[in-house]
Amino acid sequence: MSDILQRICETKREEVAAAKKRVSFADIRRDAESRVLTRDFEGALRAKIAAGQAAVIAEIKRASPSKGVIREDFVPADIAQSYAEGDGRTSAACLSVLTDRQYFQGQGDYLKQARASCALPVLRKDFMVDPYQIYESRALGADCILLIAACLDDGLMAEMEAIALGLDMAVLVEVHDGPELERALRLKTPLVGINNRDLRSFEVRLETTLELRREVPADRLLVAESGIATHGDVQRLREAGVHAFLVGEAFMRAEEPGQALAQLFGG
Ligand SMILES: O=P(O)(O)OC[C@@H](O)[C@@H](O)c1c[nH]c2ccccc12
Repeated sequence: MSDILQRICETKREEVAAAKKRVSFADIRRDAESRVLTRDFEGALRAKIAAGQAAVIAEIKRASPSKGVIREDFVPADIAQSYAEGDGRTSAACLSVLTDRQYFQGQGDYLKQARASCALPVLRKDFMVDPYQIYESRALGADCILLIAACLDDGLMAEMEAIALGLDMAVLVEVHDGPELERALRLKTPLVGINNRDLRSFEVRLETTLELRREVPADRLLVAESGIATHGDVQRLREAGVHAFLVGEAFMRAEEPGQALAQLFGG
């Protein structure tokens, strides 16, 4: 595991230990299990693809460890609405909301605010290291969770997936290389994200997706993640048969994030 990822996961384990003292495991589980319907995350992606459009998971993030603050004017509800509307023709399929405080200046409330202001399914973007967080995600209203293969061993990854699926949430499993992909393909979830960003160097290479995609079976839904910013990037990926994208920074730097989405993926 890379140094930064190791540091993030250690911080996360401390945070979870503290959270468990505020709200017990039994209580968070009861809260999660009392929630009503989730929104269909996978279905929203597939519907866009079936219509011949790009399936865009549009991210809401204020800051990142490599870039610092990305967006000053940060109102999650407004950004969510902007993504949901696009330019009227081209809009997001789903949202991704950063909830990590320490490294991304996120919080759980941002997810609640974003989800309440539109009808899109929402991914909770955070570092999952403990089953407690899966229940917590459902209690926050998440429709999908992220499992980063590099943070988890096989046993814990499968256990957390089972809890998420049991709570009617979708699971996006994230990989960055061949061995991680092989492990991810042993899970049940069809949603496989390939992160173009190397968490050791923060270097972004679209080739990561272009190379690894050949090893993703046709029954999985591949999501290209990170560093997608230009028409050329989108074109290269679409020509290679990639139809789902997770984009953050390129939209966060635009005054109107939804317009930036429509410009990057529309037409
Ligand atoms: O802002 P970008 O380069 O468009 O990337 C978005 C998303 O892929 C990135 O935020 C991300 C991918 N995997 C993560 C895991 C944790 C936190 C953040 C991420």
